[in-house]
Amino acid sequence: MIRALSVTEVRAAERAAMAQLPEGELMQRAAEGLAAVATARLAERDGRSVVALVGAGDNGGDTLYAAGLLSDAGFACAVVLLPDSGRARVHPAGLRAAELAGAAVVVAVDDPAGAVQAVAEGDVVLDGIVGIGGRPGLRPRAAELVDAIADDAWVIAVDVVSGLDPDGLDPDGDAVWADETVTFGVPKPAHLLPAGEGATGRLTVVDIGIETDEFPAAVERLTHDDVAELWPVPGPGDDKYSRGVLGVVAGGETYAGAAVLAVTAAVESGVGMVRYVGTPTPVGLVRHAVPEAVVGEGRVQAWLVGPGLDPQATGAEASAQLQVAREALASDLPLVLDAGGLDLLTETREAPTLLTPHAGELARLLSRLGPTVTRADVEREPVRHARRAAEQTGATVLLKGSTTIVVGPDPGGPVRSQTDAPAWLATAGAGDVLAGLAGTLLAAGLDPLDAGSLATLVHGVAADRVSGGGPVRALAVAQALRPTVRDLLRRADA
Ligand SMILES: NC(=O)C1=CN([C@@H]2O[C@H](COP(=O)(O)OP(=O)(O)OC[C@H]3O[C@@H](n4cnc5c(N)ncnc54)[C@H](OP(=O)(O)O)[C@@H]3O)[C@@H](O)[C@H]2O)[C@@H](O)CC1
Ligand SMILES: Nc1ncnc2c1ncn2[C@@H]1O[C@H](COP(=O)(O)OP(=O)(O)O)[C@@H](O)[C@H]1O
Repeated sequence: MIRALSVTEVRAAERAAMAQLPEGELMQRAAEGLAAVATARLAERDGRSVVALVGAGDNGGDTLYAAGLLSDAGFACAVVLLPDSGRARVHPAGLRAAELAGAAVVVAVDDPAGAVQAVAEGDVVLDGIVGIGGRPGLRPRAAELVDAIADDAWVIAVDVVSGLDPDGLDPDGDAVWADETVTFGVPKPAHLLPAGEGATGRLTVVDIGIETDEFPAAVERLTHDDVAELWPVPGPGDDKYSRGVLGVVAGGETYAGAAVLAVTAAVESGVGMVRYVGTPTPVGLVRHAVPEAVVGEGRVQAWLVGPGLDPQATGAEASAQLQVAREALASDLPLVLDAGGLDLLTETREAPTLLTPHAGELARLLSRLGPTVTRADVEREPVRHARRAAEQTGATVLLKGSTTIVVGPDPGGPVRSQTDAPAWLATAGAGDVLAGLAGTLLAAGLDPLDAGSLATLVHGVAADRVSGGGPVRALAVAQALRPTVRDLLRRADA
Protein backbone atom coordinates (compact mmCIF):
# COMPACT_ATOMS: atom_id res chain seq x y z
CA MET A 1 0.00 0.00 0.00
CA ILE A 2 1.25 3.47 -0.83
CA ARG A 3 0.54 5.96 1.94
CA ALA A 4 0.56 9.74 1.76
CA LEU A 5 0.74 11.90 4.88
CA SER A 6 -0.93 15.27 5.31
CA VAL A 7 1.29 18.33 5.62
CA THR A 8 0.63 18.41 9.36
CA GLU A 9 1.71 14.79 9.81
CA VAL A 10 4.73 15.23 7.51
CA ARG A 11 5.91 18.12 9.61
CA ALA A 12 5.45 16.07 12.78
CA ALA A 13 7.40 13.14 11.27
CA GLU A 14 10.16 15.51 10.18
CA ARG A 15 10.34 17.10 13.61
CA ALA A 16 10.74 13.67 15.18
CA ALA A 17 13.53 12.79 12.76
CA MET A 18 15.26 16.15 13.15
CA ALA A 19 15.40 15.73 16.92
CA GLN A 20 17.72 12.75 16.37
CA LEU A 21 19.92 14.29 13.70
CA PRO A 22 22.44 17.10 13.39
CA GLU A 23 21.01 20.41 12.23
CA GLY A 24 20.51 20.60 8.47
CA GLU A 25 21.00 16.86 7.95
CA LEU A 26 17.54 16.23 6.49
CA MET A 27 17.93 19.05 4.02
CA GLN A 28 21.31 17.69 2.95
CA ARG A 29 19.81 14.27 2.38
CA ALA A 30 16.95 15.79 0.42
CA ALA A 31 19.37 17.79 -1.73
CA GLU A 32 21.56 14.77 -2.38
CA GLY A 33 18.55 12.68 -3.42
CA LEU A 34 17.31 15.44 -5.68
CA ALA A 35 20.72 15.97 -7.26
CA ALA A 36 21.07 12.23 -7.90
CA VAL A 37 17.75 12.10 -9.75
CA ALA A 38 18.59 15.25 -11.73
CA THR A 39 21.97 13.77 -12.66
CA ALA A 40 20.30 10.59 -13.92
CA ARG A 41 17.82 12.57 -16.02
CA LEU A 42 20.59 14.74 -17.45
CA ALA A 43 22.53 11.61 -18.40
CA GLU A 44 19.48 10.00 -20.01
CA ARG A 45 18.87 13.11 -22.07
CA ASP A 46 22.47 14.01 -22.79
CA GLY A 47 21.74 17.31 -21.04
CA ARG A 48 24.29 19.79 -19.74
CA SER A 49 22.35 22.60 -18.15
CA VAL A 50 20.21 22.85 -15.04
CA VAL A 51 18.12 25.77 -13.97
CA ALA A 52 16.68 25.99 -10.48
CA LEU A 53 13.61 28.11 -9.69
CA VAL A 54 14.03 29.04 -6.05
CA GLY A 55 11.42 30.38 -3.63
CA ALA A 56 11.60 31.75 -0.12
CA GLY A 57 11.28 28.65 2.03
CA ASP A 58 13.06 25.39 2.78
CA ASN A 59 11.92 23.97 -0.52
CA GLY A 60 14.12 26.60 -2.13
CA GLY A 61 16.85 25.57 0.34
CA ASP A 62 16.79 21.95 -0.85
CA THR A 63 16.94 23.17 -4.41
CA LEU A 64 19.86 25.52 -3.82
CA TYR A 65 21.94 22.78 -2.17
CA ALA A 66 21.08 20.43 -5.04
CA ALA A 67 22.12 23.11 -7.55
CA GLY A 68 25.42 23.38 -5.69
CA LEU A 69 25.97 19.63 -5.95
CA LEU A 70 25.10 19.63 -9.65
CA SER A 71 27.42 22.56 -10.25
CA ASP A 72 30.19 20.71 -8.43
CA ALA A 73 29.55 17.76 -10.69
CA GLY A 74 30.29 19.93 -13.70
CA PHE A 75 26.83 20.81 -15.00
CA ALA A 76 26.07 24.38 -16.09
CA CYS A 77 23.83 25.57 -13.30
CA ALA A 78 21.72 28.71 -12.97
CA VAL A 79 19.60 29.56 -9.95
CA VAL A 80 16.76 32.00 -10.41
CA LEU A 81 15.58 33.60 -7.17
CA LEU A 82 11.88 34.41 -7.25
CA PRO A 83 11.05 36.33 -4.05
CA ASP A 84 10.35 40.07 -4.45
CA SER A 85 12.99 40.76 -1.86
CA GLY A 86 15.59 38.88 -3.91
CA ARG A 87 18.47 37.33 -2.02
CA ALA A 88 17.19 38.52 1.36
CA ARG A 89 14.51 35.84 1.73
CA VAL A 90 16.04 32.74 0.23
CA HIS A 91 17.77 30.08 2.31
CA PRO A 92 21.10 31.82 3.09
CA ALA A 93 23.32 28.77 3.57
CA GLY A 94 21.82 27.09 0.51
CA LEU A 95 22.50 30.18 -1.58
CA ARG A 96 26.08 30.35 -0.32
CA ALA A 97 26.61 26.70 -1.20
CA ALA A 98 25.24 27.17 -4.72
CA GLU A 99 27.35 30.27 -5.32
CA LEU A 100 30.51 28.67 -3.93
CA ALA A 101 30.01 25.78 -6.29
CA GLY A 102 29.84 28.20 -9.20
CA ALA A 103 26.12 28.35 -9.97
CA ALA A 104 25.06 31.55 -11.75
CA VAL A 105 22.57 33.50 -9.65
CA VAL A 106 19.83 35.55 -11.30
CA VAL A 107 17.53 37.66 -9.12
CA ALA A 108 14.25 37.71 -11.04
CA VAL A 109 13.02 41.02 -9.63
CA ASP A 110 16.25 42.78 -10.69
CA ASP A 111 16.73 41.09 -14.04
CA PRO A 112 13.44 39.76 -15.38
CA ALA A 113 14.71 39.27 -18.93
CA GLY A 114 17.85 37.47 -17.72
CA ALA A 115 15.67 35.20 -15.60
CA VAL A 116 13.45 34.29 -18.55
CA GLN A 117 16.49 33.57 -20.68
CA ALA A 118 18.13 31.42 -17.99
CA VAL A 119 14.96 29.39 -17.55
CA ALA A 120 14.60 28.84 -21.30
CA GLU A 121 18.09 27.33 -21.47
CA GLY A 122 17.65 24.58 -18.87
CA ASP A 123 17.74 20.97 -20.06
CA VAL A 124 16.52 20.07 -16.61
CA VAL A 125 14.44 22.53 -14.59
CA LEU A 126 14.10 22.18 -10.82
CA ASP A 127 10.88 23.63 -9.46
CA GLY A 128 11.88 24.73 -5.97
CA ILE A 129 9.44 27.62 -5.72
CA VAL A 130 7.34 26.06 -2.95
CA GLY A 131 6.82 22.63 -1.44
CA ILE A 132 4.57 21.61 1.42
CA GLY A 133 4.41 25.23 2.60
CA GLY A 134 2.83 26.35 -0.66
CA ARG A 135 -0.58 27.82 -1.18
CA PRO A 136 -2.43 27.00 -4.42
CA GLY A 137 -1.67 29.09 -7.50
CA LEU A 138 1.41 30.75 -8.95
CA ARG A 139 2.22 34.39 -8.50
CA PRO A 140 2.63 36.37 -11.77
CA ARG A 141 6.45 36.31 -11.80
CA ALA A 142 6.54 32.57 -11.20
CA ALA A 143 3.88 32.00 -13.86
CA GLU A 144 5.88 34.01 -16.39
CA LEU A 145 9.07 32.07 -15.67
CA VAL A 146 7.29 28.71 -15.79
CA ASP A 147 5.94 29.69 -19.22
CA ALA A 148 9.51 30.22 -20.38
CA ILE A 149 10.53 26.59 -19.70
CA ALA A 150 11.54 24.92 -22.98
CA ASP A 151 9.07 22.31 -24.26
CA ASP A 152 11.70 19.61 -24.29
CA ALA A 153 13.13 20.37 -20.84
CA TRP A 154 12.64 17.76 -18.10
CA VAL A 155 10.84 19.48 -15.25
CA ILE A 156 11.47 18.08 -11.78
CA ALA A 157 9.24 19.40 -9.01
CA VAL A 158 10.97 19.44 -5.65
CA ASP A 159 8.77 17.66 -3.08
CA VAL A 160 5.46 19.06 -4.37
CA VAL A 161 4.61 20.83 -7.62
CA SER A 162 4.43 24.57 -7.01
CA GLY A 163 0.92 25.90 -7.40
CA LEU A 164 -0.82 22.82 -5.99
CA ASP A 165 -2.53 22.48 -2.64
CA PRO A 166 -0.09 20.01 -1.00
CA ASP A 167 -3.03 18.37 0.78
CA GLY A 168 -4.73 17.83 -2.57
CA LEU A 169 -8.07 19.32 -1.61
CA ASP A 170 -8.23 22.74 -3.24
CA PRO A 171 -8.68 22.64 -6.99
CA ASP A 172 -5.52 23.13 -8.99
CA GLY A 173 -5.25 26.63 -10.40
CA ASP A 174 -2.13 27.81 -12.10
CA ALA A 175 0.58 25.26 -11.35
CA VAL A 176 3.86 23.98 -12.71
CA TRP A 177 3.34 20.88 -14.89
CA ALA A 178 6.14 18.52 -13.92
CA ASP A 179 7.51 15.50 -15.72
CA GLU A 180 8.62 14.13 -12.38
CA THR A 181 8.32 14.98 -8.71
CA VAL A 182 11.06 14.06 -6.31
CA THR A 183 9.51 13.89 -2.90
CA PHE A 184 11.18 13.37 0.44
CA GLY A 185 10.44 10.58 2.88
CA VAL A 186 6.82 9.90 2.01
CA PRO A 187 4.27 10.88 -0.67
CA LYS A 188 2.03 13.85 0.03
CA PRO A 189 -1.73 13.87 -0.72
CA ALA A 190 -1.34 16.08 -3.81
CA HIS A 191 0.67 13.30 -5.45
CA LEU A 192 -2.17 10.81 -5.26
CA LEU A 193 -5.37 12.85 -5.51
CA PRO A 194 -7.13 14.11 -8.62
CA ALA A 195 -6.30 17.77 -7.96
CA GLY A 196 -2.56 17.22 -8.24
CA GLU A 197 -1.81 13.89 -9.77
CA GLY A 198 -1.61 15.06 -13.39
CA ALA A 199 0.76 17.91 -12.63
CA THR A 200 2.95 15.68 -10.46
CA GLY A 201 4.16 13.43 -13.27
CA ARG A 202 6.31 10.47 -12.32
CA LEU A 203 6.71 10.24 -8.55
CA THR A 204 10.11 9.41 -7.10
CA VAL A 205 10.34 9.05 -3.33
CA VAL A 206 13.76 9.71 -1.79
CA ASP A 207 14.44 8.12 1.57
CA ILE A 208 15.76 10.80 3.92
CA GLY A 209 15.42 8.66 7.03
CA ILE A 210 12.13 9.84 8.45
CA GLU A 211 9.88 7.23 10.08
CA THR A 212 6.34 7.56 8.82
CA ASP A 213 4.67 4.24 9.71
CA GLU A 214 3.45 5.54 13.05
CA PHE A 215 1.66 8.49 11.49
CA PRO A 216 -1.87 8.13 10.10
CA ALA A 217 -2.20 8.26 6.33
CA ALA A 218 -4.32 10.95 4.71
CA VAL A 219 -4.39 9.06 1.42
CA GLU A 220 -3.83 5.38 0.67
CA ARG A 221 -3.43 3.55 -2.60
CA LEU A 222 -3.63 -0.21 -2.98
CA THR A 223 -1.00 -1.77 -5.20
CA HIS A 224 -0.97 -5.13 -6.97
CA ASP A 225 0.88 -6.61 -4.01
CA ASP A 226 -2.06 -5.85 -1.71
CA VAL A 227 -4.50 -8.01 -3.66
CA ALA A 228 -3.42 -11.37 -2.27
CA GLU A 229 -3.74 -10.12 1.28
CA LEU A 230 -7.23 -8.72 0.84
CA TRP A 231 -8.83 -11.04 -1.70
CA PRO A 232 -11.26 -13.59 -0.19
CA VAL A 233 -9.61 -16.86 -1.23
CA PRO A 234 -11.75 -19.89 -0.36
CA GLY A 235 -10.44 -22.67 1.85
CA PRO A 236 -11.26 -26.38 2.00
CA GLY A 237 -14.01 -25.79 4.52
CA ASP A 238 -15.89 -23.34 2.31
CA ASP A 239 -19.08 -23.88 0.35
CA LYS A 240 -20.95 -21.50 -1.91
CA TYR A 241 -22.95 -20.07 0.95
CA SER A 242 -20.01 -19.47 3.25
CA ARG A 243 -18.20 -17.71 0.40
CA GLY A 244 -21.06 -15.24 0.12
CA VAL A 245 -24.29 -15.04 -1.83
CA LEU A 246 -24.95 -11.74 -3.55
CA GLY A 247 -28.47 -10.59 -4.22
CA VAL A 248 -28.55 -8.43 -7.35
CA VAL A 249 -31.44 -6.09 -8.07
CA ALA A 250 -30.48 -4.57 -11.39
CA GLY A 251 -31.68 -3.97 -14.94
CA GLY A 252 -35.16 -3.25 -16.13
CA GLU A 253 -37.07 -3.00 -19.37
CA THR A 254 -35.04 0.10 -20.37
CA TYR A 255 -31.50 -0.87 -19.34
CA ALA A 256 -31.69 -4.63 -19.39
CA GLY A 257 -28.00 -5.18 -20.28
CA ALA A 258 -26.77 -3.66 -17.02
CA ALA A 259 -28.06 -6.72 -15.22
CA VAL A 260 -26.02 -9.03 -17.45
CA LEU A 261 -22.88 -6.96 -16.92
CA ALA A 262 -23.22 -6.76 -13.14
CA VAL A 263 -24.13 -10.43 -12.73
CA THR A 264 -21.36 -11.52 -15.11
CA ALA A 265 -18.84 -9.47 -13.12
CA ALA A 266 -19.97 -11.00 -9.85
CA VAL A 267 -19.71 -14.53 -11.22
CA GLU A 268 -16.39 -13.91 -13.01
CA SER A 269 -14.89 -12.48 -9.82
CA GLY A 270 -15.75 -15.65 -7.93
CA VAL A 271 -18.86 -14.92 -5.90
CA GLY A 272 -20.29 -17.95 -4.08
CA MET A 273 -23.62 -17.44 -5.79
CA VAL A 274 -25.79 -14.73 -7.33
CA ARG A 275 -29.51 -14.45 -6.74
CA TYR A 276 -30.90 -12.16 -9.40
CA VAL A 277 -34.12 -10.16 -9.15
CA GLY A 278 -35.36 -8.39 -12.27
CA THR A 279 -38.13 -7.76 -14.75
CA PRO A 280 -38.85 -10.15 -17.63
CA THR A 281 -36.41 -8.85 -20.26
CA PRO A 282 -33.26 -8.79 -18.07
CA VAL A 283 -34.32 -12.04 -16.41
CA GLY A 284 -34.36 -13.66 -19.87
CA LEU A 285 -30.96 -12.19 -20.71
CA VAL A 286 -29.37 -13.19 -17.41
CA ARG A 287 -30.72 -16.74 -17.69
CA HIS A 288 -29.21 -16.97 -21.16
CA ALA A 289 -25.86 -15.23 -20.53
CA VAL A 290 -25.07 -16.35 -16.99
CA PRO A 291 -26.46 -19.83 -16.32
CA GLU A 292 -24.69 -19.83 -12.94
CA ALA A 293 -27.01 -17.13 -11.60
CA VAL A 294 -30.13 -18.19 -9.71
CA VAL A 295 -33.19 -16.13 -10.56
CA GLY A 296 -35.45 -15.09 -7.72
CA GLU A 297 -35.24 -14.07 -4.09
CA GLY A 298 -33.64 -16.04 -1.29
CA ARG A 299 -31.13 -15.73 1.52
CA VAL A 300 -28.13 -13.56 0.69
CA GLN A 301 -25.07 -12.22 2.52
CA ALA A 302 -25.06 -8.84 0.69
CA TRP A 303 -27.02 -6.86 -1.86
CA LEU A 304 -26.17 -5.01 -5.03
CA VAL A 305 -28.95 -2.63 -5.97
CA GLY A 306 -29.07 -0.25 -8.85
CA PRO A 307 -27.24 -0.92 -12.13
CA GLY A 308 -29.75 -0.21 -14.90
CA LEU A 309 -32.55 0.13 -12.35
CA ASP A 310 -35.23 2.69 -13.13
CA PRO A 311 -36.57 4.00 -9.82
CA GLN A 312 -39.52 5.64 -11.63
CA ALA A 313 -40.59 2.52 -13.51
CA THR A 314 -44.23 1.50 -13.21
CA GLY A 315 -46.13 -1.69 -13.89
CA ALA A 316 -46.51 -4.77 -11.77
CA GLU A 317 -43.14 -6.38 -12.52
CA ALA A 318 -41.07 -3.23 -12.15
CA SER A 319 -42.93 -2.36 -8.94
CA ALA A 320 -42.22 -5.81 -7.53
CA GLN A 321 -38.54 -5.42 -8.38
CA LEU A 322 -38.43 -1.96 -6.77
CA GLN A 323 -40.09 -3.39 -3.70
CA VAL A 324 -37.25 -5.92 -3.35
CA ALA A 325 -34.76 -3.08 -3.83
CA ARG A 326 -36.39 -1.09 -1.01
CA GLU A 327 -36.39 -4.13 1.25
CA ALA A 328 -32.68 -4.61 0.53
CA LEU A 329 -32.06 -1.00 1.54
CA ALA A 330 -34.09 -1.48 4.71
CA SER A 331 -32.30 -4.73 5.61
CA ASP A 332 -29.37 -5.08 7.96
CA LEU A 333 -27.19 -6.64 5.24
CA PRO A 334 -24.19 -5.07 3.50
CA LEU A 335 -25.18 -3.23 0.35
CA VAL A 336 -23.63 -1.78 -2.80
CA LEU A 337 -25.83 1.00 -4.12
CA ASP A 338 -25.18 2.10 -7.68
CA ALA A 339 -26.71 4.19 -10.47
CA GLY A 340 -30.53 4.31 -10.29
CA GLY A 341 -30.46 2.66 -6.88
CA LEU A 342 -28.87 5.78 -5.41
CA ASP A 343 -32.19 7.58 -5.83
CA LEU A 344 -33.80 5.11 -3.44
CA LEU A 345 -31.56 6.08 -0.52
CA THR A 346 -33.70 8.02 1.91
CA GLU A 347 -32.26 7.22 5.30
CA THR A 348 -28.99 6.31 6.95
CA ARG A 349 -28.25 2.60 7.01
CA GLU A 350 -26.56 0.89 9.95
CA ALA A 351 -25.13 -1.99 7.91
CA PRO A 352 -21.98 -1.61 5.76
CA THR A 353 -22.96 0.40 2.70
CA LEU A 354 -20.96 1.32 -0.40
CA LEU A 355 -22.31 3.99 -2.75
CA THR A 356 -20.72 3.97 -6.22
CA PRO A 357 -21.72 7.17 -8.01
CA HIS A 358 -19.95 8.92 -10.86
CA ALA A 359 -19.64 12.71 -10.57
CA GLY A 360 -23.11 13.41 -12.02
CA GLU A 361 -24.78 10.90 -9.73
CA LEU A 362 -22.96 12.27 -6.70
CA ALA A 363 -24.10 15.79 -7.58
CA ARG A 364 -27.68 14.53 -7.84
CA LEU A 365 -27.43 12.72 -4.51
CA LEU A 366 -25.94 15.73 -2.70
CA SER A 367 -28.51 18.08 -4.22
CA ARG A 368 -31.25 15.80 -2.91
CA LEU A 369 -29.72 15.91 0.58
CA GLY A 370 -28.87 19.62 0.72
CA PRO A 371 -28.06 22.68 -1.40
CA THR A 372 -27.71 22.21 -5.15
CA VAL A 373 -24.39 20.80 -6.30
CA THR A 374 -23.42 20.50 -9.95
CA ARG A 375 -21.34 17.88 -11.67
CA ALA A 376 -18.68 20.56 -12.28
CA ASP A 377 -18.58 21.27 -8.53
CA VAL A 378 -17.92 17.60 -7.81
CA GLU A 379 -15.25 17.41 -10.51
CA ARG A 380 -13.49 20.48 -9.14
CA GLU A 381 -13.41 19.24 -5.56
CA PRO A 382 -14.00 15.50 -5.66
CA VAL A 383 -12.64 14.62 -2.23
CA ARG A 384 -14.64 17.29 -0.41
CA HIS A 385 -17.88 16.26 -2.11
CA ALA A 386 -17.33 12.55 -1.60
CA ARG A 387 -16.59 13.21 2.07
CA ARG A 388 -19.71 15.31 2.42
CA ALA A 389 -21.86 12.56 0.94
CA ALA A 390 -20.23 9.97 3.21
CA GLU A 391 -20.88 12.10 6.29
CA GLN A 392 -24.47 12.82 5.31
CA THR A 393 -25.38 9.24 4.45
CA GLY A 394 -23.17 7.36 6.91
CA ALA A 395 -22.05 5.25 3.95
CA THR A 396 -18.72 4.70 2.22
CA VAL A 397 -18.62 6.65 -1.03
CA LEU A 398 -16.74 5.46 -4.11
CA LEU A 399 -16.57 8.32 -6.59
CA LYS A 400 -15.71 6.98 -10.04
CA GLY A 401 -13.43 8.72 -12.50
CA SER A 402 -9.99 8.43 -14.03
CA THR A 403 -8.84 8.63 -10.44
CA THR A 404 -11.43 6.85 -8.32
CA ILE A 405 -11.61 7.84 -4.69
CA VAL A 406 -13.21 5.92 -1.84
CA VAL A 407 -13.97 7.51 1.54
CA GLY A 408 -15.67 6.15 4.62
CA PRO A 409 -18.04 8.13 6.85
CA ASP A 410 -15.33 8.89 9.43
CA PRO A 411 -14.03 12.34 8.44
CA GLY A 412 -10.65 11.49 9.96
CA GLY A 413 -10.26 8.30 7.95
CA PRO A 414 -8.00 7.99 4.91
CA VAL A 415 -9.02 8.59 1.31
CA ARG A 416 -8.32 5.60 -0.89
CA SER A 417 -7.27 6.74 -4.35
CA GLN A 418 -6.84 4.40 -7.31
CA THR A 419 -5.66 5.12 -10.86
CA ASP A 420 -5.35 1.68 -12.38
CA ALA A 421 -7.52 1.97 -15.46
CA PRO A 422 -6.83 3.17 -18.99
CA ALA A 423 -9.08 6.00 -20.18
CA TRP A 424 -10.64 3.44 -22.58
CA LEU A 425 -12.59 2.24 -19.55
CA ALA A 426 -14.76 5.35 -19.83
CA THR A 427 -17.39 3.36 -21.67
CA ALA A 428 -21.02 2.49 -21.03
CA GLY A 429 -21.49 -0.45 -18.72
CA ALA A 430 -18.07 -0.26 -17.10
CA GLY A 431 -19.68 0.98 -13.89
CA ASP A 432 -22.10 -1.98 -13.86
CA VAL A 433 -19.09 -4.31 -13.96
CA LEU A 434 -17.45 -2.47 -11.08
CA ALA A 435 -20.65 -2.71 -9.05
CA GLY A 436 -20.89 -6.49 -9.55
CA LEU A 437 -17.27 -6.93 -8.57
CA ALA A 438 -17.66 -4.78 -5.47
CA GLY A 439 -20.75 -6.83 -4.62
CA THR A 440 -18.71 -10.06 -4.68
CA LEU A 441 -16.26 -8.58 -2.19
CA LEU A 442 -18.92 -7.21 0.13
CA ALA A 443 -20.73 -10.57 0.10
CA ALA A 444 -17.46 -12.23 1.06
CA GLY A 445 -17.24 -10.03 4.13
CA LEU A 446 -14.85 -7.24 3.17
CA ASP A 447 -15.63 -3.83 4.62
CA PRO A 448 -16.83 -1.20 2.14
CA LEU A 449 -13.53 0.72 2.05
CA ASP A 450 -11.50 -2.37 1.17
CA ALA A 451 -14.21 -3.79 -1.09
CA GLY A 452 -14.51 -0.52 -3.02
CA SER A 453 -10.82 0.17 -3.44
CA LEU A 454 -9.89 -3.44 -4.20
CA ALA A 455 -12.70 -3.69 -6.75
CA THR A 456 -11.49 -0.47 -8.37
CA LEU A 457 -7.94 -1.77 -8.63
CA VAL A 458 -8.94 -5.15 -10.11
CA HIS A 459 -11.44 -3.52 -12.48
CA GLY A 460 -8.73 -1.17 -13.73
CA VAL A 461 -6.17 -3.94 -14.17
CA ALA A 462 -8.71 -6.08 -16.04
CA ALA A 463 -9.51 -3.13 -18.30
CA ASP A 464 -5.83 -2.63 -18.96
CA ARG A 465 -5.46 -6.28 -19.81
CA VAL A 466 -8.26 -6.28 -22.38
CA SER A 467 -7.29 -2.88 -23.74
CA GLY A 468 -3.65 -3.49 -24.52
CA GLY A 469 -3.66 0.10 -25.74
CA GLY A 470 -6.95 -0.15 -27.67
CA PRO A 471 -10.69 0.05 -27.05
CA VAL A 472 -12.42 -1.96 -24.36
CA ARG A 473 -16.01 -3.06 -23.98
CA ALA A 474 -17.52 -3.52 -20.56
CA LEU A 475 -18.44 -7.18 -21.09
CA ALA A 476 -14.82 -7.98 -21.99
CA VAL A 477 -13.70 -6.31 -18.74
CA ALA A 478 -16.15 -8.48 -16.79
CA GLN A 479 -14.88 -11.59 -18.57
CA ALA A 480 -11.27 -10.63 -17.88
CA LEU A 481 -11.85 -10.57 -14.12
CA ARG A 482 -11.16 -14.29 -13.68
CA PRO A 483 -7.66 -14.30 -15.23
CA THR A 484 -6.92 -10.92 -13.68
CA VAL A 485 -7.69 -12.09 -10.15
CA ARG A 486 -5.80 -15.32 -10.78
CA ASP A 487 -2.69 -13.47 -11.96
CA LEU A 488 -2.80 -10.96 -9.13
CA LEU A 489 -3.10 -13.78 -6.60
CA ARG A 490 -0.20 -15.62 -8.22
CA ARG A 491 2.06 -12.65 -7.56
CA ALA A 492 2.01 -13.61 -3.90
CA ASP A 493 3.46 -17.05 -4.75
CA ALA A 494 6.09 -15.69 -7.11
N1 LIG B 1 10.91 20.45 7.33
C1 LIG B 1 12.00 19.68 7.10
O1 LIG B 1 12.65 19.23 7.98
C2 LIG B 1 12.40 19.39 5.74
C3 LIG B 1 11.82 20.12 4.72
N2 LIG B 1 12.24 19.97 3.50
C4 LIG B 1 11.78 20.89 2.47
O2 LIG B 1 11.12 22.00 3.03
C5 LIG B 1 9.92 22.23 2.32
C6 LIG B 1 8.97 22.99 3.17
O3 LIG B 1 9.60 24.22 3.44
P1 LIG B 1 8.80 25.45 4.06
O4 LIG B 1 8.06 25.00 5.22
O5 LIG B 1 9.80 26.51 4.26
O6 LIG B 1 7.79 25.80 2.96
P2 LIG B 1 7.99 26.05 1.38
O7 LIG B 1 7.28 24.94 0.67
O8 LIG B 1 9.39 26.27 1.00
O9 LIG B 1 7.13 27.36 1.13
C7 LIG B 1 7.10 28.41 2.07
C8 LIG B 1 7.34 29.74 1.42
O10 LIG B 1 6.70 29.82 0.20
C9 LIG B 1 6.01 31.07 0.06
N3 LIG B 1 4.76 30.76 -0.67
C10 LIG B 1 3.68 30.07 -0.27
N4 LIG B 1 2.81 29.93 -1.26
C11 LIG B 1 3.37 30.53 -2.35
C12 LIG B 1 2.95 30.69 -3.69
N5 LIG B 1 1.80 30.19 -4.13
N6 LIG B 1 3.79 31.35 -4.53
C13 LIG B 1 4.98 31.84 -4.10
N7 LIG B 1 5.41 31.70 -2.84
C14 LIG B 1 4.61 31.07 -1.97
C15 LIG B 1 5.86 31.64 1.42
O11 LIG B 1 6.33 32.92 1.35
P3 LIG B 1 5.38 34.20 1.53
O12 LIG B 1 4.01 33.85 1.06
O13 LIG B 1 5.45 34.49 2.97
O14 LIG B 1 6.07 35.17 0.64
C16 LIG B 1 6.82 30.83 2.27
O15 LIG B 1 7.95 31.55 2.64
C17 LIG B 1 9.48 20.86 1.93
O16 LIG B 1 8.54 20.85 0.89
C18 LIG B 1 10.80 20.24 1.53
O17 LIG B 1 11.15 20.62 0.21
C19 LIG B 1 13.37 19.11 3.19
O18 LIG B 1 14.51 19.93 3.35
C20 LIG B 1 13.46 17.93 4.09
C21 LIG B 1 13.44 18.36 5.50
N1 LIG C 1 -10.84 8.76 -17.96
C1 LIG C 1 -10.97 7.59 -17.32
N2 LIG C 1 -9.90 6.81 -17.12
C2 LIG C 1 -10.03 5.62 -16.50
N3 LIG C 1 -11.21 5.14 -16.04
C3 LIG C 1 -12.30 5.88 -16.20
C4 LIG C 1 -12.25 7.15 -16.84
N4 LIG C 1 -13.49 7.66 -16.84
C5 LIG C 1 -14.30 6.74 -16.25
N5 LIG C 1 -13.59 5.68 -15.86
C6 LIG C 1 -14.10 4.48 -15.18
O1 LIG C 1 -15.08 3.87 -16.01
C7 LIG C 1 -16.19 3.42 -15.24
C8 LIG C 1 -17.43 4.16 -15.75
O2 LIG C 1 -18.49 3.95 -14.88
P1 LIG C 1 -19.92 4.62 -15.11
O3 LIG C 1 -19.76 6.06 -15.47
O4 LIG C 1 -20.74 4.29 -13.94
O5 LIG C 1 -20.44 3.86 -16.40
P2 LIG C 1 -21.83 3.09 -16.64
O6 LIG C 1 -22.84 3.75 -15.77
O7 LIG C 1 -22.10 3.27 -18.09
O8 LIG C 1 -21.58 1.66 -16.28
C9 LIG C 1 -15.84 3.72 -13.79
O9 LIG C 1 -15.25 2.60 -13.20
C10 LIG C 1 -14.81 4.85 -13.91
O10 LIG C 1 -13.93 4.90 -12.82
